[in-house]
This record gives sequence, C-alpha cells and structure tokens, in this order.
Amino acid sequence: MTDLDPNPFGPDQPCFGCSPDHPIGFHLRFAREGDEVVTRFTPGPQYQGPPGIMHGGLVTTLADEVAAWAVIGLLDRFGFTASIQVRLHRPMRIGVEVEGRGSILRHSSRTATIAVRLSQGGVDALTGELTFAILDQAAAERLLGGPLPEAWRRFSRAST
Ligand SMILES: CCCCCCCCCCCCCC(=O)SCCNC(=O)CCNC(=O)[C@H](O)C(C)(C)COP(=O)(O)OP(=O)(O)OC[C@H]1O[C@@H](n2cnc3c(N)ncnc32)[C@H](O)[C@@H]1OP(=O)(O)O
Repeated sequence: MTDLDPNPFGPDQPCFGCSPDHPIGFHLRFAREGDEVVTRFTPGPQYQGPPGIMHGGLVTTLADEVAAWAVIGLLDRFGFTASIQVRLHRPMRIGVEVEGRGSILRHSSRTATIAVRLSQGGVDALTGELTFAILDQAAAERLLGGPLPEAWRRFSRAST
C-alpha cells in the first residue's frame, strides 16, 4: 500500500472531496493498493439525509471522488466526470467507516471508465461505473474559464 500525495494540485485547490482545507468537505486521502485506489471515511451527522443514513447524493459524490482519484492515482491524469451510473444497495450508515475502492475498467488517452465500490463492514453499499473525459490543457482551460494553475498542467493529456 502506497499513500498518494494528498494535495498534488497545490495550495488553494477547492475540491469538496479532497481539499485538505475545505470547511465542510470530505477531506479524503487515498492510497494505491495494487491496481486500486483506496480511501477510508467515516460520514458524520452533517451528511445525513434520512436520520442515521447518509444522503444518497453525497454517497454518489463520495463515489465520484474515489473514481476521480483512480484516474489521478492510477493514470496520472485528471478527468472531468462525464457519466455516473451507480446502484445504492444498502443504506450508508452515519458514524460507520466506509471503505472506497476504485479501479480502471477501460481507458484511452481521452476517456477512462472506473469501477467503484463503497462498503461498510465488508458489505457493498454502492457499486458503479463512472466515465471521465481527459482533456488537453487548452480544452481544460476553456472548461474552467481560465488558465490552469502550474501544478495542474501535468495532469492534462497531450494535445493531438
Ligand atoms: C486539471 C486538474 C484540476 C484538479 C483540481 C481539482 C481536484 C480534484 C477534483 C476531483 C473532482 C471530481 C471530478 C469532477 O467533479 S469534474 C466536474 C464535473 N464534471 C463536469 O463539469 C463535466 C461537464 N461536462 C463537460 O464539460 C463535457 O461534457 C465533457 C468535458 C465531459 C466532455 O466534453 P466533450 O464531449 O466536448 O469533450 P470531447 O469531445 O473532447 O470528448 C472527450 C471524450 O469524452 C467522451 N465523452 C464525453 N461525454 C461522455 C459521456 N457522457 N460518456 C462517455 N464518454 C463521454 C467523448 O466521446 C470523447 O471520447 P472519444 O470519442 O474521443 O474517445
């Protein structure tokens, strides 16, 4: 198991899932374990939908972040989420540790499709497939509406 750099995008990156400084975010950190990225996270009461159960949209946000980090940690690229297909098999309990795992199902230089599994106590709560578009620097800058900060540039694909 190898810990991934928790902040490869430099200071001030604003991500809800992984910014270490986000006031209400998940503050996720990841490790690489073989062909997977892995994270562990215990949802607090601020993430409830129904009492005692994590909001389904936030469970999906967690899956999105695990998949995004599979692209970062396994492909050394940054992907923009293009498609999310998930099933929520069981309620995600507040106060119980979640294990999140992401692996590459298929990829090209332009897209990556990631398999994600979120479980509590070894039982699957969410499984899904998410597809990411991997853009070159110019396309990423058009999408973001401004220049990519220096630390982000190496995660773009080469322009063709
Ligand atoms: C840069 C580093 C920043 C890091 C900082 C933050 C830290 C971490 C944050 C982590 C945050 C978590 C992450 C987030 O929250 S990312 C934020 C949430 N996502 C978005 O806002 C994306 C919104 N959508 C778009 O902007 C466009 O639709 C995109 C960019 C996705 C595609 O636009 P467009 O289509 O114009 O681009 P293209 O023509 O170059 O196509 C490119 C390839 O993509 C393929 N494709 C497209 N759509 C789909 C689809 N639905 N299923 C399957 N494939 C699809 C397409 O066929 C082509 O492949 P190919 O045919 O060439 O093979």
